[in-house]
Amino acid sequence: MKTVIITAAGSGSRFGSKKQFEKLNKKLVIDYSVEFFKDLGFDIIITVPKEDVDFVQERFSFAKVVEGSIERFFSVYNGLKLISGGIVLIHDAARPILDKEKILELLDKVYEKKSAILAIKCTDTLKFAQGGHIKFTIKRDNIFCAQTPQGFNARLLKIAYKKALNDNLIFTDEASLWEHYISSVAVVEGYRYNIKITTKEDLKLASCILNDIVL
Ligand SMILES: Nc1ccn([C@@H]2O[C@H](COP(=O)(O)OP(=O)(O)OP(=O)(O)O)[C@@H](O)[C@H]2O)c(=O)n1
Ligand SMILES: C[C@](O)(CO)[C@H](O)COP(=O)(O)O
Repeated sequence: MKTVIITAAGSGSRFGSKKQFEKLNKKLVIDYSVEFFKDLGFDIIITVPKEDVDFVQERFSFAKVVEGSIERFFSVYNGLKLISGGIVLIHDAARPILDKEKILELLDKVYEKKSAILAIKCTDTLKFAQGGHIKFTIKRDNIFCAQTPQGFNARLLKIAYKKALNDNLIFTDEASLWEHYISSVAVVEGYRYNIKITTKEDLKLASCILNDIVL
C-alpha cells in the first residue's frame, strides 16, 4: 500500500493568503500534487484548514480530506492516523512542480531503506548574520536543502510520532523526527524546479517554470 499525505493546511502568512488555493496558470496550486499522485495510483490524504474541508472534499472526491492543525507537524499527524501500514510520502501542496522520474526514484529508495527524502545541495555560500552583519561563514560542503516528498515506513513513522507527542517535541519536517527517534534518513538528489511556494515571488517563478518545461 502506498499513501501520500498532501499538506495543505497552512495559513500562508508569508504569502499573504492561503497560497495552496491560488491560481497557478490554469489550475489551483493544490491541483498539481493531488492530480500527480492520483495518476501514480497513490491513496491520497489531504490536510486542509477546517473551513476548507468541504470545498476540498468536493473537489477531490477520491481523496480523504482531514482538518489540519496550527503546526504542520500535527497536520501531518492528523493524516497519518488514517494509515495502518505500507509506505507513506508526505508532500507539501506548496510544491506543485513534480518530476515523475525523481519521485519514483525516491519511492524505490523508501522501499529499500524505510526512509528517504529529496534534497538539493546548497549552491550559495552560507552566512550566519545578526543585526544586519555577518558573524561567520558556514562551511557548505555537506549542507543540503530538504525538500518534499519525504517517504517512510508508515508503521515506524507512527511510532516516532507517538514518542514525540509523549516528549512534547515537534519538528519542521518528518525526516528530523525520524532522525531523532529511529535512524538516519537516505537522501535522493532532488531538483531545483521543486520550489516551495512561500512568497508571491515564488508563484511567479513556478508559473515561469511550468510555462517553459514539459513535465
Ligand atoms: N499548520 C500547517 C502549516 C503548513 N502546512 C502545509 O505545509 C506546507 C509547507 O508549509 P509552509 O510553506 O510554511 O506553508 P504556510 O504555513 O501556509 O506558510 P507560512 O509559514 O508563510 O504561513 C504547505 O503546503 C502548507 O499548506 C500544513 O499543512 N499545516
Ligand atoms: C517540509 C519542508 O518543506 C522541508 O524543507 C519545510 O520544512 C517546510 O517548512 P515550512 O516553514 O513549513 O514551509
